[in-house]
Amino acid sequence: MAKYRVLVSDPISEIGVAALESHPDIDVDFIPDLGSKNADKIPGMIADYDAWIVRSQTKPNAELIAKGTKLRAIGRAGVGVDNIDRQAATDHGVIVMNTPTGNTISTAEQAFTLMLATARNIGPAHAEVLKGNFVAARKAYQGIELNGKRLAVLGMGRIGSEFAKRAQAFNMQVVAYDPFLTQARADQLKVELAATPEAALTGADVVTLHVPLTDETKHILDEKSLALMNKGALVINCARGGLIDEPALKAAIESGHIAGCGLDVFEDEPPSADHPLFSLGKHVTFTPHLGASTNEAQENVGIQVAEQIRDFLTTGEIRNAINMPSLDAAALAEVGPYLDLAASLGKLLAKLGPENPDSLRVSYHGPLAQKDTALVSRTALTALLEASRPDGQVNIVNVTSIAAQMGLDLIESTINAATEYNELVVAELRKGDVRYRVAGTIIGKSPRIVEIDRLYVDTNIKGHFLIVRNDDRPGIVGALGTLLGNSNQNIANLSLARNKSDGNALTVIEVDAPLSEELMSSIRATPGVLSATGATL
Ligand SMILES: NC(=O)C1=CN([C@@H]2O[C@H](COP(=O)(O)OP(=O)(O)OC[C@H]3O[C@@H](n4cnc5c(N)ncnc54)[C@H](O)[C@@H]3O)[C@@H](O)[C@H]2O)C=CC1
Ligand SMILES: O=C(O)CCC(=O)C(=O)O
Repeated sequence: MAKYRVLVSDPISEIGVAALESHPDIDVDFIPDLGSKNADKIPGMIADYDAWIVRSQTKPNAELIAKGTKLRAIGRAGVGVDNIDRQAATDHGVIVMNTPTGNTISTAEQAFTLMLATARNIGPAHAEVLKGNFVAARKAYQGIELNGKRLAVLGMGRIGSEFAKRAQAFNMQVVAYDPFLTQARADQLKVELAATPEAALTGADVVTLHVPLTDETKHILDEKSLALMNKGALVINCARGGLIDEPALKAAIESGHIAGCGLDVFEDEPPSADHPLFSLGKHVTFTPHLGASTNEAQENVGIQVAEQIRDFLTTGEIRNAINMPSLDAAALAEVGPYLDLAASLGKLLAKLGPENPDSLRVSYHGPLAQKDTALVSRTALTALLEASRPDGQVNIVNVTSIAAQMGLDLIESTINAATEYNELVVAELRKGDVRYRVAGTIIGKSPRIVEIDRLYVDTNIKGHFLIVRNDDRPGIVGALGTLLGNSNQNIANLSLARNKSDGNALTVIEVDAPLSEELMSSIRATPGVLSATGATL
């Protein structure tokens, strides 16, 4: 049996499915109509899968995600992830990935087609021709020219920018609103930058929507905003139905203020045949959420999502994650060796640092400071929290929200000051005025712990360790060796450090097996031993 099982519950490209199936560690169940026709079966199945691939028909909600006890990733073959309960996924430690670039052009072309078709009544006129009403339809369906008209683009991301380029070729005057659109980018795209959605809509002849559906963008087009547009304007929506207050749009069309609409998406999908907008006669074009439905887009997103899920399961590479930092192959190669080191530093702090800390600061020195270290810090935090939680409860996806619930801040800092090491990771736990720090580096290819509580040591990052604070005087290391020997504990490595200011020393002994509580008690009772901790890293 393969190591990983993947459920694909919506139709995706066969080439994508094949990319998953060809991996020897992956078994795929491809059930294209599960999400649309048999969603009631998903609760009974989802616990068997490590990853889940969907389009928009399947709705991975909080209940399904909670039932997916093995689930580590949900891949969306497409852009919009509003069908996935992202918070529930994050809380359960499930990565959500999308494929942001695969359907951009197809969707921009669909939206543009809707604008042209709506302006020229293509849909209604076509239906009349089929009914034999050629002559009557010729009189009825006078169109609207786009040349020189003012187009408002709400959402100037990938699709919005592609739409704008095409509109410029039609000599439309483009004004765009997007909170992330800078003046420099607007100049580059040769569009007018609007400071607010209202400013973009005021005096517009056409609006096209290309924003994600969020609490903020829901009903971005409502009675008030539609009223800002020019009389006879057109509304195009190839993003999400919930962006438009549909009854308000209907009223605006019926009043004649808005001439019509071209919609690929609806607030409730599939809409029923008696949807109020369907009874409007002219300048209306409706398509059944076809924005990404081209051979090219489906191949792109199907292959992308399959490869992302495959690589995540088999190599840990994270691409296009929307609920945690991504780490592609190049970045993984750069920081990968530091992940194990960070895990050991986190575990060590869990043993040696203060309980219920206020913050974990992870600092990066040297060239490492210039790299994408977000996942290294998360790994240290995960290892720290794992120590006090049962297996699997905390992972790199949910760790920051769990830490926030505990009132524990994760702070990352980069430090340019030179150290004796080329690169150094310092992890410091703080509670009030109490601080405890450990540090590590990579020497050659070997990760090493090089500092415990500001004393220099040199140990492996994995193994069983005895960490002792003792008086700095002869005989103590010998006594420890005798106690270990009497318990049949073989010493693999020994590292000593002394703190000249307080006359204490630190002794770190790596042994071959975990240290029993009985042995630890004897060690703590040894004269000259100030504290002793056993740690398995
Ligand atoms: N009909 C269909 O089949 C398809 C629909 N879509 C929809 O299109 C949307 C856009 O897709 P992309 O352009 O690829 O995404 P994108 O992420 O490249 O662009 C979205 C843009 O919206 C902007 N934005 C966010 N909040 C905003 C607000 N309140 N006002 C104005 N702009 C805001 C963002 O800054 C971003 O630049 C997706 O979220 C998805 O819902 C995408 C693909 C296919
Ligand atoms: O899967 C689909 O065809 C819908 C695409 C879509 O809406 C998206 O990518 O956001």
